[in-house]
Amino acid sequence: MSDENKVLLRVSNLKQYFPIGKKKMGKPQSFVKANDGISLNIYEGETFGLVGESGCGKSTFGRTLLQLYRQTGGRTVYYGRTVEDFDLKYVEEIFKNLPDKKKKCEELLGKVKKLEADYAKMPEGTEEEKIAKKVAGQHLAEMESEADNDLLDITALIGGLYTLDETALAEAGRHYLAEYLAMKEIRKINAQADEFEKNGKSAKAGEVKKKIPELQKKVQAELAEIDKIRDNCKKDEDFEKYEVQKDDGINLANLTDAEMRYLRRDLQLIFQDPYSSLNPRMTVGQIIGEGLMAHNIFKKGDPKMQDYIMEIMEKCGLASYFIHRYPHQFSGGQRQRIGIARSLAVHPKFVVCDEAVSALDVSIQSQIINLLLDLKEQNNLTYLFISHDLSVIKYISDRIGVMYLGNMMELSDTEHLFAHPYHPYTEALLSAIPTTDVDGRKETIILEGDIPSPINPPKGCKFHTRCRYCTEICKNVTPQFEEVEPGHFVACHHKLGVPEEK
Ligand SMILES: Nc1ncnc2c1ncn2[C@@H]1O[C@H](COP(=O)(O)OP(=O)(O)OP(=O)(O)O)[C@@H](O)[C@H]1O
Repeated sequence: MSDENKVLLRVSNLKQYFPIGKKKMGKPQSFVKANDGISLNIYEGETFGLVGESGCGKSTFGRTLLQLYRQTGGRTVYYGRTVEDFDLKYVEEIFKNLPDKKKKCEELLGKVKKLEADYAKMPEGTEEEKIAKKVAGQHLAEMESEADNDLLDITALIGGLYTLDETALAEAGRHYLAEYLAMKEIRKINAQADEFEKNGKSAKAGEVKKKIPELQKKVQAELAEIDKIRDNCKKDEDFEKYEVQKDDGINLANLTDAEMRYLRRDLQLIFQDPYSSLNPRMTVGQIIGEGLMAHNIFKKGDPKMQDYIMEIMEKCGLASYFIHRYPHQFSGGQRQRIGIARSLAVHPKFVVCDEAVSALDVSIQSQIINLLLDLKEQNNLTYLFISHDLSVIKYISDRIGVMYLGNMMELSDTEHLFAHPYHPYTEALLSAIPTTDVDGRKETIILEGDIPSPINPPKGCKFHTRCRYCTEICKNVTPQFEEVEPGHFVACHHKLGVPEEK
């Protein structure tokens, strides 16, 4: 996937820490670090495969992206809609408190700068000093990334205006807020008018819409003021640096539960176990209809809903006359089709398929995979496909991410990952795929020991306790997730087949 492809989700430094154990002085004692700083882009129209052993954090990542678990840290920016399409509380908050927000951000960045200076002075003569410096560098990078996240939330909205002084920034904030509130009013009126139209009250709809032109004028006037301010501060040498960060994506991590519920229509999940996720007391029609009503696609009792449900069922390979049957009357494969129909009925843009075929027989697996691929083509979908089964992942994915103990170890397009794995963990996973090719058979690499606990993960590279290439640096320093070839990322000190720096 090249950069020309449109990014649908930009994930930076995503963390999901689950608190466990008794609280001490009001703070949880320890955390399961299920996702520990994951950064990646998911491009529109691709199938991104996520693979790794059980417990490495794949499901957590899928659910956190969808904010079914609210993320502990980092940003998840969604580009399927824009900040202008919605009333978003976090956007309003930033506009209301621009000078304050900038001040906090600058304080944090100041601390990072100071640490940077200390870091630069650290000696690195001996082997121990080198390692100590690398560890300090990591702490610094961590803080930098936190500070950048806060900064990006602001500059994504106001770009180069970030360079303004306190008074001017407060002034700009007032214009932004006024524009935002006028837009909010317009969206409210449009929603009311739609409701009237739906109920056949066109005259009433026309009546409420009369207020819109006045509000649009207000929006234009406020935007003109903002443009004037922007023109004035273009001379600032840092203007461009922040202006390029302007971005209309929505940071899902900042949304309220209600806002997220609204966006849920775009961002769906297909579960691992189709049986437990289907309510046994509801018919297929009711199961699919529930989501349609929850997202206001149909009103209860709308006669058109049944036709629509039957159409979706047929598309998902279920005879439409099954509409009144209950989940227990279906086979495993058919139940998975119901789960798929339920998710796709609301026209999502992005679907997380979490072990969607793992519970099925191999012959049924391929039918369901092919159904998912057909539906993706027809509906312009993007998938995050989670599986511990590399042969399934290889078949379905355009790109693959390999996870280990909460971190991304390697990421590349599918062909390249299989042709040239750089990470010893990927190498071991690939070597364990069953093959019928007797002559070309490679040695299976047995990973010694169990996966360490994510509560107390190993220092340095998390894989070092099971890695056959492990050296001293691996035990102390977390390797950076680096791009070794265009689009091929890996986090390892001893990348396979790459000559090492001395
Ligand atoms: N709600 C939770 N509270 C506490 N710990 C959790 C929670 N959910 C997951 N975990 C822990 O987080 C880690 C990652 O779990 P996750 O289910 O994401 O892994 P996985 O790779 O999807 O594994 P599997 O394939 O077995 O589902 C595990 O150690 C798990 O025990």
